[in-house]
Amino acid sequence: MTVRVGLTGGIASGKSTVSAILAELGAVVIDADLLAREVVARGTPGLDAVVAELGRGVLTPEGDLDRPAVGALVFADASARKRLEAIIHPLVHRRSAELEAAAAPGSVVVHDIPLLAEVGRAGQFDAVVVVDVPTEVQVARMVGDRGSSTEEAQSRIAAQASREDRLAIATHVIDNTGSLEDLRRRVEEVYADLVALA
Ligand SMILES: CC(C)(COP(=O)(O)OP(=O)(O)OC[C@H]1O[C@@H](n2cnc3c(N)ncnc32)[C@H](O)[C@@H]1O)[C@@H](O)C(=O)NCCC(=O)NCCS
Ligand SMILES: Nc1ncnc2c1ncn2[C@@H]1O[C@H](COP(=O)(O)OP(=O)(O)OP(=O)(O)O)[C@@H](O)[C@H]1O
Repeated sequence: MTVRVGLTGGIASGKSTVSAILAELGAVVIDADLLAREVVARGTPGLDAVVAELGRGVLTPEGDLDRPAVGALVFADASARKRLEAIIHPLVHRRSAELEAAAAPGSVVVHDIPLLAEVGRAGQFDAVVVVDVPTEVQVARMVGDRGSSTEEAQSRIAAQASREDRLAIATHVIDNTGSLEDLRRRVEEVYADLVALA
């Protein structure tokens, strides 16, 4: 049986780092952020729909989605964010279902979904893994590792579910306040549990 796992966590909590370790251990990882880029790549119907909704101002001169400009717009305006999500989320959902259907039987399929708590889909998974850090650590990693401003970091965090809301859907919690070595050890433990669900 395929084991279906939802993986979530706040921005810069360490989801991609956890996904990379899980992939090394043998999981099939489906990354919603990556799919959310693919479905609005240049020339796609998804990008046409975003332009129809938010205007041509969301395009770079080359015709790509201007991600920094759209980020500045939607993390300051919840209604624009909902309209963007209403276009992108169904396209991501469809594509992730196709990728899951292509996974070998018996695989541990991990869906890395930043907004899993927000969209209320936790019940569809056999296990939900939440990568957990306090807000101060999220801000420090966004500012220190990615060059975001504190304001940008806080506006994205404010657009997401609370730490408590995410912990409420978890079957497995990965505390990522320690070192990368600590993280790897904990991910190995969790992966052993997930494999045992097969
Ligand atoms: C606004 C956009 C263009 C900004 O692009 P940018 O390259 O700066 O960020 P990226 O896509 O790499 O996302 C980084 C992180 O931002 C956070 N984030 C992204 N979208 C959202 C959202 N709608 N609400 C809350 N947080 C979000 C997530 O933690 C995500 O991991 C982009 O995030 C987007 O298209 N968002 C809407 C689609 C969406 O909801 N994606 C989330 C997963 S499906
Ligand atoms: N235990 C750790 N110690 C120090 N730095 C870490 C640790 N875990 C992750 N990081 C760093 O924190 C940053 C955020 O991690 P990562 O990209 O995995 O988070 P994410 O949850 O996938 O982010 P996003 O929500 O933007 O997709 C990265 O620069 C990563 O290298």
